[in-house]
Amino acid sequence: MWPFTNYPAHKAQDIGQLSDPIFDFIIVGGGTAGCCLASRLSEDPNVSVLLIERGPVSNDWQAHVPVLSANIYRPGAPAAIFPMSPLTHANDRVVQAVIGEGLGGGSLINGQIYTRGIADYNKWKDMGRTNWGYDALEPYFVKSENALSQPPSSFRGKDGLWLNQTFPTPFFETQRRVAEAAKKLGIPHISDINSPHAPAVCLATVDLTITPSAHRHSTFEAFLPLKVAQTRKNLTLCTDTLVTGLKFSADANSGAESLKAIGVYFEDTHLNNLSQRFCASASREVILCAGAIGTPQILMLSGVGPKNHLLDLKLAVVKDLPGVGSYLKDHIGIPVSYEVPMHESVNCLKNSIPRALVEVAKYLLYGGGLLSIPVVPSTIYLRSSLLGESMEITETTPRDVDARNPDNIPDIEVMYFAHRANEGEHSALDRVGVFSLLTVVAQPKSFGSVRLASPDPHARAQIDLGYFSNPDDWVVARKAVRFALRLGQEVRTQGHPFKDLVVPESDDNASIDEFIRQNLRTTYHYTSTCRMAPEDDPRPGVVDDELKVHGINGLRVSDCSIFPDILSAHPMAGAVVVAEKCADLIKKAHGIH
Ligand SMILES: Cc1cc2nc3c(=O)[nH]c(=O)nc-3n(C[C@H](O)[C@H](O)[C@H](O)COP(=O)(O)OP(=O)(O)OC[C@H]3O[C@@H](n4cnc5c(N)ncnc54)[C@H](O)[C@@H]3O)c2cc1C
Repeated sequence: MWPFTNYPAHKAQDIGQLSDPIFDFIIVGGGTAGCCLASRLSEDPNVSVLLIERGPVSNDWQAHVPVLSANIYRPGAPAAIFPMSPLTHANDRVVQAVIGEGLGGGSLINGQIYTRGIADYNKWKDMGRTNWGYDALEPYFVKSENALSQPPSSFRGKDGLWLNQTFPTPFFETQRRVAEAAKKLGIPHISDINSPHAPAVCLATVDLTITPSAHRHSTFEAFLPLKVAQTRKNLTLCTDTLVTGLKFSADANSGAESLKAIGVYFEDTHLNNLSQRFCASASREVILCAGAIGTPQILMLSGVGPKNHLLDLKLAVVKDLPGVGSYLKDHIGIPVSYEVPMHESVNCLKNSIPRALVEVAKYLLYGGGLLSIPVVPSTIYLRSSLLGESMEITETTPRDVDARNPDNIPDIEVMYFAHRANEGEHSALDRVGVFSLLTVVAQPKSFGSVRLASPDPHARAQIDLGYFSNPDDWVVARKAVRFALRLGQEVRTQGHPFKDLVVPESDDNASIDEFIRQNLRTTYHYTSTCRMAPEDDPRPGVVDDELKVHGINGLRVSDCSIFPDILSAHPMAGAVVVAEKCADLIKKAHGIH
């Protein structure tokens, strides 16, 4: 499909001006999960599917080059970047939300890390979510992927549409040194981080959604390639189109029993003109795949959400669902950075024109070199309770590291990569060689919320990440930072140049806490804002175990918002598995093949 092809996507007016725009299914949000779901539902030519996406078809040459497409600040990047609420437990700092907007959603701009999480789903099962344990989901992981680097096995797919591969040979000597240091601290190296048989504490070069020719493989390219878009007459794709609300068959006074979603209202994303607001009908179901920020926003705009919040905004309450937008989770990221020689850092691309030209040539000639490298090639997972005083892993038994056991879910991740890891478009750190260890609180107890800033559907939602609203997270965060510092110390002990750049002033708790407050950042892993849980759960749920919205017929949610709790893993693979499973649930319910 690349480059310069005419991808057949319609605009809002094309659909809105049809005499009777009616489809069997309407999918709202063509992101990571939405592209997969649209592809699966439209496999049956007798089923008509409309997919509406707020962003564009983003298909320029940079969108395909791993290191460039992950630059969310490049001109034309399909990304929305906007400020979130001040973090009350972190000096009222304002950090920016980043969301992928375009066909492919987050998978267009993300770090391409494909991690499943194993015990996380067993935790969901223990929470009472029937058929959502790892064993029930494994077939969907296998179905969706083609794991190019992994040997054939019952748990890795070889025939799926979505490609991933791993890059086991380090691009930089520093990577190799950090891996050595981790081994010294008791972290075993493994070859497949997505194996259910791998230990829960480990270091691995991660699988990345990259093709053999070193192109990003977003879910847009995997599930809705040009051929599918051109040949499936039953699939209508509509981009640059904002869904502004849901249409129900009964109004707020008709009683919840008869409430059914029967369509969506939409308009051109770039207009805000009521006379250009259209409606399309769904004869079977509407499925929300607008992500952990977009999905609760659409529900609340439609009168489905916490009653008092809706009334404050003078919105008619269609269904009081207090869980909508209420339990936002995100991994808390805390970067630690070191100065390394320039040639050991991706920053050499920005600081040396000859080197940049050489790397462009390598990429064009054989798909290699720095442009082909993943943002994060390797990662470490561990559990804070296994760290001793000296920040080394204490002796473990096989039971302690059984990856299937929910008691063993890692609560710390340390990603390492050859550039800075703190936020922002420009930084003095870009002018020197930088290597970073991005420490992550992988099982935060803190949660925040997504609320409407205004009843205007074009306005960005108000996002409160709620970091450290649960003080237990400080204990894990401190250990994560101390572990990273110990790694750094170990690398220096090996005689490798590794100069402190972004590190705490000293090792006491007060210094580390202040360092965390000043440097913490989002990892963009927003989940759990429309949790799959009963309506009367202590943390009230929004959808049932078949992803149907409580109390509303004909409406499901299928994206990261339904996660009952955040995974310790990166969420993109989980989003696709939710979509794969949702497609099966829908096909079964409607007798579709
Ligand atoms: C910079 C960045 C790096 C990341 N790195 C990784 C990584 O390496 N590995 C990983 O696993 N995860 C990563 N993530 C997270 C991951 O990409 C997301 O968790 C995942 O893509 C979310 O999938 P989703 O389907 O739930 O939502 P999305 O992919 O966000 O899709 C939602 C879609 O809905 C559309 N939408 C929203 N509102 C509306 C509306 N009103 N009308 C119409 N359309 C609408 C949006 O435009 C979007 O395309 C990263 C995210 C970012 C932003």
